[in-house]
Amino acid sequence: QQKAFGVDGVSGVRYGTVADLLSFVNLLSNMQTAALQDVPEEMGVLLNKKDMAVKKGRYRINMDVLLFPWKLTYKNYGCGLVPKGSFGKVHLAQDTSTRKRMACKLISMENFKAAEVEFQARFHHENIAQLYGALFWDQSIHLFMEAGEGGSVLEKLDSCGPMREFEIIWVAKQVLRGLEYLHSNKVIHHDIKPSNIVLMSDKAVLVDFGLAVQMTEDLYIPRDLRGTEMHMSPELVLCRGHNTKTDIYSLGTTIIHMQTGSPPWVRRYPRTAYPSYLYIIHKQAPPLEDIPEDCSLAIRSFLERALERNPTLRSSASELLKHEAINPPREDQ
Ligand SMILES: Nc1nnc(-c2c[nH]c3ncc(-c4c[nH]c5ccccc45)cc23)o1
Repeated sequence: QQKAFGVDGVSGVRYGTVADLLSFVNLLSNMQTAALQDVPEEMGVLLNKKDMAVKKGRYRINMDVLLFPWKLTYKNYGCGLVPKGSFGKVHLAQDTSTRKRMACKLISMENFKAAEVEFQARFHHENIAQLYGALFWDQSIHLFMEAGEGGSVLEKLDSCGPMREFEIIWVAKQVLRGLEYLHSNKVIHHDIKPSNIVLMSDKAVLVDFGLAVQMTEDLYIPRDLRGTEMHMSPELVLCRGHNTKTDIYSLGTTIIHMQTGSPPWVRRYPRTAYPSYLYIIHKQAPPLEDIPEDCSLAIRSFLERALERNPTLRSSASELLKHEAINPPREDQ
């Protein structure tokens, strides 16, 4: 194997460009599992020279970089938390030379899709978790990324309950900026929800591009149902083709989740009685009834625009960034 990898110039870990990283992950995803058995040492391409110290072509897991469960300040998980993404566990990682703290997502080869890396490698925005590098070791892909050490919005909701309106506005604004950027590149994230929004001291970023697609036409005809049921739009559930507006609907349901601590529908249709919500989402009007009474008129109007049933009439990320709810007049003005 070593020779085979050496022939393809993939042996060891090296710094490279986005193009090098993409060819590495494509080579990897095309390799037979057999060829990836007892690989003698880590292989990979790192983009982040500044924070990741490769030594003599090595970047050894638990030597040059340590992996830990996350320790959250506001929640004592006891042995630490290892949250699950759509296709992998996410650890805190720390480079032993530079001390840089990162997120490291471990994805098994059968769950690995080169497309997930492609989106995070090719698209750069402050509200999208930056990809620092990809490495193959011990039968898993290790994706090193920008770390949201404040945890995800879901952990915050589970620990601290419903969020206050100014916090919700702050998160919604960051998510809208990330979506405006993705949608301007015709990329649909497909899984906007509280667990895929992670918090840092000064911003919130979108994570988990495992379900993302880039549209080649104005309509994306799905082969499968992508996303998380509670946050799916009616047009996505119908499976007759959808576009980037589906992410806007999911932001709407995510805001209801942040306001109440629960996703829409579940309080009126308990999970015990409803194994699936697809029919409800298809048949019922958008879940405006799940908006709490004490919701401000501005946020309510924002949600009516984001949850509009007809995707053509539904507001875009750019339009919602101009909405008064996201730009509240400062009290002292
Ligand atoms: N599915 C997925 N794909 N990429 C990521 C990801 C990139 N950077 C990150 N930073 C933090 C967290 C995170 C999630 N829950 C947490 C709870 C406590 C602490 C941190 C977290 C996740 C990520 O997640």
